[in-house]
Amino acid sequence: MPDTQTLYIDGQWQAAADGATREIHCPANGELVASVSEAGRADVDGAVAAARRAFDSGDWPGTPAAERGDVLLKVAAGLRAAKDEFAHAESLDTGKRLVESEIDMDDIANCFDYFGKLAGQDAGRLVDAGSADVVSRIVHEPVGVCALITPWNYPLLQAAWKVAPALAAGNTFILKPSELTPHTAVLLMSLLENCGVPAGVANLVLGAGAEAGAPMTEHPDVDMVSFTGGFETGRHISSAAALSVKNVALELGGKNPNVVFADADFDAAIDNALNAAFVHSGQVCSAGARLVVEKSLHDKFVDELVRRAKMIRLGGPFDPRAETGPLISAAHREKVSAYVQRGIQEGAVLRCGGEAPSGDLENGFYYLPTVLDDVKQGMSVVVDEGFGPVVTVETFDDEDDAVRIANDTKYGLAAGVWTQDAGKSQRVAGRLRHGTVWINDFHPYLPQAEWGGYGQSGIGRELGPTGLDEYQEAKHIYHNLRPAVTGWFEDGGDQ
Ligand SMILES: NC(=O)c1ccc[n+]([C@@H]2O[C@H](COP(=O)([O-])OP(=O)(O)OC[C@H]3O[C@@H](n4cnc5c(N)ncnc54)[C@H](O)[C@@H]3O)[C@@H](O)[C@H]2O)c1
Ligand SMILES: C[N+](C)(C)CC=O
Repeated sequence: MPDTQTLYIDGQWQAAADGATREIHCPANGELVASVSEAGRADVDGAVAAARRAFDSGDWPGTPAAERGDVLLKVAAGLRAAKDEFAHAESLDTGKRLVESEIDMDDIANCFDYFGKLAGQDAGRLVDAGSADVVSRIVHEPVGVCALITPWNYPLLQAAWKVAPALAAGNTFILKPSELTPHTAVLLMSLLENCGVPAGVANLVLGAGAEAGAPMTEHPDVDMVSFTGGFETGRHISSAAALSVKNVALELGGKNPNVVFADADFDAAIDNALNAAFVHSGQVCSAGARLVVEKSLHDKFVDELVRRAKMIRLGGPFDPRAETGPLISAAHREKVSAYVQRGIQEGAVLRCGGEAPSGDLENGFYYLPTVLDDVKQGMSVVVDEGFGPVVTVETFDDEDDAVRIANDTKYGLAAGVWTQDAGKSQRVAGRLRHGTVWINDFHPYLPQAEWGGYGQSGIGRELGPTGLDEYQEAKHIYHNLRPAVTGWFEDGGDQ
């Protein structure tokens, strides 16, 4: 496949209608990775038309669900077989350490397996209509043409969480990955084609949000938009999709509290607080970017956190000594830097980091792991998502105080609770207004467990049975076995 024929529309690899391309550079060193096609409205129109035709023909939606599931199982096997190629491509685009991309590929294959097995298990539901003369049942049907729009931080994983259930449920789709990280989406389309997904069912457009994303969200022939990305973009997409009353699923940002009680296992809590905040340089929606620590433990815990944060080795995706990598772009590093500076101006105490590293990493977009201590609720670094290697530190007095602080956010994506008191951990978990709560852990997610946010972290859930429901309509079929005259209206004969 030539580099620039990277749009996949109606089963054909093609260049953008106007010939536009974009260069992809590795964030770790700025080197050119490749040049790919950059779609515009005409390409989106073509992709939506193909997806519409494929859906309306009824072939894919009418394929027995278990057969669609078998295709997904083949995709999972194909991903495992080509794991090295996929992981390498993901690391070049994102700058993420190879080992992290490899873990992502395992998670992605597991996601296809999960939805492959779930497809075909649903026989609908019989409803008791209260009469022996009526058969009343609920059947689930695909929503139709889905626009799937995804971010750059976990490019293929976030796409898989949409593509796998959309296909399992019998939809057709147009995927638009982030313009910064297109490669694994191209590889996935090729794999879908090889695994027997028919032409027009899976379509790929690459390109920027305004030029390639927005036309999808406004298009009258799109039935559903599933979006993962930032809050502001989500709000914009939600209003655009509302004009034609599309189904909308939103997976947005987070500002996630990691609550550490004084009776926590100290070593495990420290290690996981580092992991929560600094893995993938904090470019994780569920990053534990708000450390909320019991007052009596603060000094010991934060001193150790800072000592360990200073030791984190930064490096490129293929540097075996690197423990975390660069930020996605120069522009994003500028944003993170301004965020930290604003926090300091508002009174946060900089304990470490707060700048780019000097020396041999200067061609990449690195930023040092940063700890901002003594922050207060209401400061911008506590309220807003930073999406960089930055953790803020707040303290609490008791259980009620911990819950109050942890819930004091417009978001509600994820939270961690560290304590050796099982009762306390369950009480606190029950009171936290967040879509995922980890007790004595941070970050794991499972394909069989729902993922999503409370509050402004989004609408709907991915993964788990609800992750399939998002891509289905529920239809009620009511069958009267003994048709009869109702008598509501008089039969006036010839009058
Ligand atoms: N909740 C989750 O599960 C989850 C997972 C990963 C990332 N995120 C969030 O994603 C954000 C980071 O990703 P990002 O910077 O790529 O987000 P972003 O909102 O800038 O972009 C996401 C996608 O939307 C597209 N887009 C931009 N403007 C658009 C428009 N007007 N219409 C249609 N599409 C448009 C982009 O091209 C990209 O494909 C963070 O806020 C992070 O928390 C959330
Ligand atoms: C959903 N997750 C944790 C895989 C990626 C968030 O950015």
